[in-house]
Amino acid sequence: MSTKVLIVEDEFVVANGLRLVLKQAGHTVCGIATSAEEAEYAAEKYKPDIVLVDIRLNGKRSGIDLARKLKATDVAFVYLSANSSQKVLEEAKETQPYGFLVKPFREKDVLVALDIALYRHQHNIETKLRQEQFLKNQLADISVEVKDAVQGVLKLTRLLQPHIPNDLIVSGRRPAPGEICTGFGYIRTGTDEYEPIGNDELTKIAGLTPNFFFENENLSPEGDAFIYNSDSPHKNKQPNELHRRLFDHFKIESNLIFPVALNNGNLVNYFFYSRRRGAYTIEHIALLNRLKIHLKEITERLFSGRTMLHQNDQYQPETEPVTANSGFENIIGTHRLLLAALELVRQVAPYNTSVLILGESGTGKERIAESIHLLSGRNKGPFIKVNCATIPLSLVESELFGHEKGAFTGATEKRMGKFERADGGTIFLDEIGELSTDMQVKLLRVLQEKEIDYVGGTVTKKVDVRIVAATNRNLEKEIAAGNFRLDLYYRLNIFPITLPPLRERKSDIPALSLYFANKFCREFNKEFKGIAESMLAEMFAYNWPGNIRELENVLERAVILNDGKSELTLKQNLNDKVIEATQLARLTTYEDVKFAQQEAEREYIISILKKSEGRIRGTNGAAELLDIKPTTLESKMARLGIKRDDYLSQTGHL
Ligand SMILES: Nc1ncnc2c1ncn2[C@@H]1O[C@H](COP(=O)(O)OP(=O)(O)OP(=O)(O)O)[C@@H](O)[C@H]1O
Repeated sequence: MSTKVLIVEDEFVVANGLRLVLKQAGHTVCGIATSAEEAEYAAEKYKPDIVLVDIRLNGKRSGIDLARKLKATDVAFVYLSANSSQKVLEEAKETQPYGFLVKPFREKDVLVALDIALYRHQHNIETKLRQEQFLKNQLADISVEVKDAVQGVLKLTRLLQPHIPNDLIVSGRRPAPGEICTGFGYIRTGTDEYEPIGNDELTKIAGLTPNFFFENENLSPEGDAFIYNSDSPHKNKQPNELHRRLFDHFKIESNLIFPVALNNGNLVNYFFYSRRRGAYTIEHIALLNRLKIHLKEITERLFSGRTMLHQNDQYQPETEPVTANSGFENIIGTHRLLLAALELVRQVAPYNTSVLILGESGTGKERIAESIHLLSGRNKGPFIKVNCATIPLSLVESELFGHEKGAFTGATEKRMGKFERADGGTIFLDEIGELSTDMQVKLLRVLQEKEIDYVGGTVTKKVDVRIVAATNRNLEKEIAAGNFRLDLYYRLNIFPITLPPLRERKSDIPALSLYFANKFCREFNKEFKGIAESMLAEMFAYNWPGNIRELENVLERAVILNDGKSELTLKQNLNDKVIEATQLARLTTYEDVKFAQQEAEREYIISILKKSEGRIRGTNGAAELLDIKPTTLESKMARLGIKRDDYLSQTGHL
């Protein structure tokens, strides 16, 4: 399909090179702009399908400024960059581009990036439409079922959170002259946890006198929706006194105000506050405008007539706890990058859409996959995990799809594959980047046809399985290198969720450390006396290449080597984690021995896997040699972090 491309690049040679590559591939270059201003004009005039934007541009405005504009009008863009600094790249990433092309470009990379960007953009639009419809249906449900404003605003808050992220939401009816202003809302205290905050608390927090609301009629602005960002103060509209104080108290950086006019002439304002700079954009206002009919219906019910909140209304705890069963119970952390990923999980979970979880090793991809399953309508069905890196290549097909008796040597009986086991539930394909290209073709067929073929069989079986895949590889690079199929990538990458590495969410280190410390103290039956400041400080300074799994291991060691009478301290140098022989010699308690055993067990299993040439199942497979069930061996391997690479390099021919 020919695509209309706008190139925004001030170096003529680069721009012309791109133009030739694109033309040869059958695309139409609708213009070459050399500044942000020219690009805006050309985008408006030619309506390109995609814009290739150089990050550094001639003129006052950079490519990133232009990208923000393109994003607000839903135009797909890919960055072109040379040697940009980390800071610039971080800033560029915030605009959520559909791709990055680093100069000098290879022709193949340009075309693959373009293809992927267009596909993602199209899917984004479809997903957004579906989500919006879903949201409208849920809002309609609230307006029918909700009985009082306190409960109603909580439901509304939860529903809107994925779409208009906020740390504090306040709703308030604009008072008539001389009337009191009633405001109340919810402050977010966890992933899906909120605490109510009423008029009294709001005044107390803001350090205001109770009469403040009487004396200041103009607390709730009248008129249009309005965005305030701390880094781009609006010249005409400054936040009023109450807002300024709330900003200070809650460390708020952005605020969005959305008014809803009621039939009786009253005006109710919804105030969204975020601790993130520039959290709100005109896209949020556009969404609220599209939802306005539904919001008005709910607001009519909540803020007029009998359900209206009065000055003396007290917050009555809900009969259902405020912390709902969120599906994220075992996910620790409140960093905004993690919360953003969890919001995506919540959005996609109800659909059958395939999800691709991206992130470095140990960032929690498996946990996220479990949450998707738990939050979906399939949660009564099975959740089957497959680690594509630990299954010997020769057995991948039968592991996934099953085999008939006698299909190959060692197939002594018919065996069901993981896909069939996952029927009615979810299959989690971890390390999908490790699948051979042959297997990728077979997986594609399951995705497209929803049916499987047993190895050695003739009958095709229908399966109803949702696929969640994960990888720590850069699949786009793998595609360009010919290792991963573009069509499979398209199918899997319908809804990508990227998990941040621990070094980018260090504020979660204390909470995670406490969680693991408590867990291991319980497990080893030791008393928990806290974590030493020095240990926390070192953990903050460290880069965490192994992410949360590595943090978990560090805490396990600290607990094992702790006497149960003092604070946990680091028992290793984080930059050199190999335990010295002298340290091992000091392991004298039962737990110390257990720890040493674990290390030994890992080594032993790896040696057996080498002996079985990587085979887990069947005659002379590692499970048989160890005299344990293959599934037990697989879970041991996962627990001990044994990957195919650990025994592959030695056996050579696997
Ligand atoms: N947010 C979290 N809160 C608590 N524990 C977590 C969190 N994220 C991950 N963990 C724990 O960290 C360890 C690693 O997580 P997980 O196995 O899900 O990572 P992964 O990204 O799938 O790793 P790999 O790429 O190596 O398969 C697990 O023990 C998991 O329970």
